[in-house]
Order: sequence, then structure tokens, then C-alpha cells
Amino acid sequence: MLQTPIATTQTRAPLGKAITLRGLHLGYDRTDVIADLSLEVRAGEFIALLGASGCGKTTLLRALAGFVPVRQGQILLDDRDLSRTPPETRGMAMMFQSYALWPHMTVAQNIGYGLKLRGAGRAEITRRVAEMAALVGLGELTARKIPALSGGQKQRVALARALAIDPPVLLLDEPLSNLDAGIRVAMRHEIRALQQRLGLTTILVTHDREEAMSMADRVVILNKGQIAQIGTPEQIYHRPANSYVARFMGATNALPVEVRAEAARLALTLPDASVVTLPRAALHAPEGLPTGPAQVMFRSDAAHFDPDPAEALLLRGKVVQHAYLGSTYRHEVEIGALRLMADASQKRPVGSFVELGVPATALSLFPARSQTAATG
Ligand SMILES: Nc1ncnc2c1ncn2[C@@H]1O[C@H](COP(=O)(O)OP(=O)(O)OP(=O)(O)O)[C@@H](O)[C@H]1O
Repeated sequence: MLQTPIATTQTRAPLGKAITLRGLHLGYDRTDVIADLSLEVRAGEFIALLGASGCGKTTLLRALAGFVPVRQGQILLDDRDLSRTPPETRGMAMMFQSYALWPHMTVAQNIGYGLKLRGAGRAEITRRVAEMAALVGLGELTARKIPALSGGQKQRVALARALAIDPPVLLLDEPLSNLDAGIRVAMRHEIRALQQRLGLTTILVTHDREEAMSMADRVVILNKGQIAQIGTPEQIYHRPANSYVARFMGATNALPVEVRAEAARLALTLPDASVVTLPRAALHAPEGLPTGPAQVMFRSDAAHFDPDPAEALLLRGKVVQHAYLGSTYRHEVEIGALRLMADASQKRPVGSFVELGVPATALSLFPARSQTAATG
């Protein structure tokens, strides 16, 4: 059950501070996880760290909090170097995926825990706990023990506890992954509203791209411990800097092509040996216009059935499978030796022959071996 919504009116000066990461190297024993990573986060900015499992998101977040030592490089909060500072004096609050609440304590005791550790007096703790409980809509439940709370309520206690110490930086490690879908979506908006209200610099670790895009000012896509792209949600979704980002953001269709430049146009030879020519400017080619082997990438929602014959890319194939996704059917279409995905509101039967069209604006062109890092 949802509680009173989190309060969203601005009441005090922004808390957030800027974070600078310079040439950061992190790892465990003989494993290097993060290599030479640099990043500037503005005061009050919300950054999402997005990437596949094992790419180093949590390691980076834990290093910011002070739980993973810095091997090389610097972590600066405004101009203060925190690289070798113990966690409790960094002024960063971390909210863990498991919430890490004390089950034998009440909601109020959990919220006040960090303040008590920092030596705050009883009156201050009482006042601050009441303030924080009201902020996250748990004012009525402060005397409850943790096991008697729902997942969403526990999540709010963890958030209130993190915020109680007035942290300039809030670190969120997959904070919503234990919640069911409906509450998760509501909490995304509530955390974002609260973060903006308090002006907190916030770093969120997630592997959910919708969560990253709906909450963050900028998204950092990590690939094997390196930044594959930094950009606004719109930039990383529509203008992927390399094929890794394109694939990660859902452009799972990759068509091998052979590219030839012809004055202001590009001739692309498709796998079936047909040739399409497109104006150079029509294609998103962030790694430069390749000649020779390349790949054209697009999302399944950009491919549509029964296309206009003037469409940039026209492909013929056979439906081999489909799945209902709620608002659309995703079809797997066999095109020669390739399998591509295409969405449509109407289901096409398995075995039917179809024609697919993709507009030039939905196509990204990368060299055959694109994986490089880029910022934007
Ligand atoms: N305490 C540790 N000791 C040794 N290796 C570790 C430790 N913690 C993580 N690793 C390794 O470091 C790499 C990065 O792990 P990390 O948890 O940062 O990834 P992640 O991107 O957060 O992944 P996930 O999305 O699965 O949580 C992985 O290969 C992982 O196995």
C-alpha cells in the first residue's frame, strides 16, 4: 500500500556538492574493475550509472562512499580530496539494495541511527526523525518494527535514514529493485522529486535503462569499467556514441553492410547484395563515416511492416516467432541468415512473408568493430 506521497516543496538551501573523479583506478586483489575513469558531476545533478552486470557500477559507488579503496586517481567533493578519507567523514549517504535496516529497531530508531552514530543529542534526533518520517510519508508508522512493514515502506525508511544526516551526496545502489512494478514506478518519481527539492547530488546504480532515463539528468553507460557514453537520456537513446551503447539502449538489430562513399551519398550493400543509397547527412554515424565493412543498427520499434516503397531501408523476410509485450507484438523475422526484431500492434502469423521498412532517422551506422568509449 502506498503512503502519503513524499513532500515536494522547496524549503531550504540546496545541499548538493560537485563531485570530480580524476583518473580513477579501482579493483580487488589482482582484478582491475575500473580503469582510468574521469567524470564531473555538477552540484545537485542526478547521475545514473547504467551497465551490464559486472561492469563495475557498484564498485564505483562503493568507492565514492569509501568502502572500496582508491588504487590510483582522485575523488573530489567540491575541491576537497576524499580519496583517502574514511567513509563516515565523507558526507555521503548510501542507500543499499537490501536497505540494511535493523530489524529489532523501530522505524524511528532506524531513521535516527546515523545521527546517533554522529553523536547528535536526543532532542535533535527526535526532531529530525519526525521531520524525515513526515518527508517520506511515514509519520504515522514511527513506532513500528521493521518486519511489520511492506517492501515500499522499508524502502522509505532506508531513504529517510540516508537523508537524516543532511548529506550533500546521496548514493543509491539499485534502491528500487526489491519493489513490485507499480510501487517502483511511483517511487522513481518520488525520489526524483525529493532529490530536486533538496538539491542533492545523487548517483544511482541501476541495470534498468527505463529507471535510469526516467530519473537522471545524465546517464553514464559503463562497459567493462570504462565510460562508453555520458549524456542526457535523449542523447544516449537517440544518439548512441558506439555500438555497445546502441545495443544496450535497445538497438538490438544489427545489419552487416558494405559502405561505399558516393559524393554526398552513401551506398550500402545489404547482406542480400541489394544496394541502398542514402544522403550522408541522414545517418547517425558518431564514429565517422566508415567505408568497407560496417553495421547498421536500429531498434525493433523503428522497423514497421507494410512500408512505403520510398522508405530508407526495405527488407523482406519470414516471421519465425512472436511475443506479446502488452502494447505491441514483437516479431522475430528471418532475413536470409539474419534474425531481426520488429514491433507491430497487429500480430503477423508465424510463417508469413513480410516486408519491413526502417526510416533513415532511426538508423545508426558504426564501423564493423565499434566498441570505443565516447562522451557527449
Ligand atoms: N569483493 C570483491 N572481491 C573481488 N571481486 C569483486 C568483489 N566485488 C565485486 N567483484 C568483481 O568486480 C567486478 C565488478 O563488480 P560490481 O559489483 O562493481 O559490478 P556491477 O556492475 O555492480 O554488477 P551487478 O549489476 O551485477 O551488481 C565483477 O567482476 C565482480 O565479480
